Amino acid sequence: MAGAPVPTPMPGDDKILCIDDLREAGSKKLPTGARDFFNSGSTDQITINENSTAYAKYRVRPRVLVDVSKADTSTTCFGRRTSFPLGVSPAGLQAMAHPDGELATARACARKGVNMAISSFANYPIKAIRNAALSVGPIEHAIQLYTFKDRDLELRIIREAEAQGCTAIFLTADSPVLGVRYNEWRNDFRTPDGLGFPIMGRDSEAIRKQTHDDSFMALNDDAHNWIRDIPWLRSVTNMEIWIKGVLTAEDTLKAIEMGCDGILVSNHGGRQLDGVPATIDALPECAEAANGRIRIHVDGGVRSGTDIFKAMALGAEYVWVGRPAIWGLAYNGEEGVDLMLDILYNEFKRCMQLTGCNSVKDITKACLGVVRPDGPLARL
Ligand SMILES: Cc1cc2nc3c(=O)[nH]c(=O)nc-3n(C[C@H](O)[C@H](O)[C@H](O)COP(=O)(O)O)c2cc1C
Ligand SMILES: O=C(O)C(=O)c1ccccc1
Repeated sequence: MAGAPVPTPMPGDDKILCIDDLREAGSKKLPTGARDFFNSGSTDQITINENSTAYAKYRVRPRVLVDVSKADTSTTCFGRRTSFPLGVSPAGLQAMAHPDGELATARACARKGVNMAISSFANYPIKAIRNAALSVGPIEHAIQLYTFKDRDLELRIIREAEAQGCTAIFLTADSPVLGVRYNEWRNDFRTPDGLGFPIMGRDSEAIRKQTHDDSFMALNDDAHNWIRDIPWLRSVTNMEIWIKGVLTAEDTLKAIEMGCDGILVSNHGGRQLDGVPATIDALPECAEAANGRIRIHVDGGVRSGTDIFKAMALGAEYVWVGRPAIWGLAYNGEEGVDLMLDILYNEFKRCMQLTGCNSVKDITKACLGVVRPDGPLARL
């Protein structure tokens, strides 16, 4: 991404200057069932809310009078240089936000030079998503997998992802069953007519007809485990293997022991078990346990460039966002996702410059402090 694009207001609409504006404008365009499905967390909404608010306890410690005229926001993810340390997390059903769904997200990510993960429950095939992105620019894709009962289905998805040039697997490990989602029950949420799940192949139509909960339970295997699943994945593919949904030092060590390539510290955007910690609060213990032996990414509640900066200072190499892309799609399709990425890029770059960081390597623990009641800022 050249220069720092200042987000421009879209014609005929309110000014969209930050992710909160985008959330509001995008959400307004959605019917209740879709809006609640996208925006809600599970049970009491504690974790989803804390994912964002937990960032506020950290303060940035800026270094002044540093020449930041050539600050470089770029970094590497899955072996490719990206414009800044941000990717779009796997989220299913993007065509419910905008008819172009994952195709629009893919084009926007490629245009803005960031990576993307494809949900197993995408509404477009892997090939179409890859091609849409590659028609715009270079990009790396991760394919997200659940632990399906049907190993042949899992393998078919893996083979297709390989054939289309995906680089990594995100194995979603936080979902042996679905979280308790009152919104879906209250609204009797169903996949809208006309939307399919082509990556899921012959299961697509059955999924569409059932509730989210029923189809998830029918497909997913709650007996999955480290010992059986990771060696199996390793034996069938050369793609990188990342565990999505790690929140503890113990599981970080397990991922290292099993030879995984990385972990994505995630609580599924607060949609699985409510009451688990905010990801920014789980990240330090994972980073400490890893001690540089495994790569660490994070998602959940990231809503500003300064949030990305804080996550990196606390030990993440790369940061992912889920709902901000959905809100961009709902607001204005591909252009809405472009706008979301522009906002976060611009804020992140300015945060680096205003703290005296010239490269992402300069973003360290020393850049943050934490506010304690009635005390001075505490160093980390
Ligand atoms: C509507 C929606 C659908 C999602 N679908 C999936 C999915 O299919 N697979 C998965 O691993 N995570 C899924 N997630 C979780 C995201 O990958 C990601 O962890 C989460 O959205 C990050 O939090 P954020 O939305 O606050 O950025 C979904 C999240 C949302 C909001
Ligand atoms: O709702 C989710 O969080 C999720 O993971 C999902 C799974 C299947 C289809 C759509 C979303």
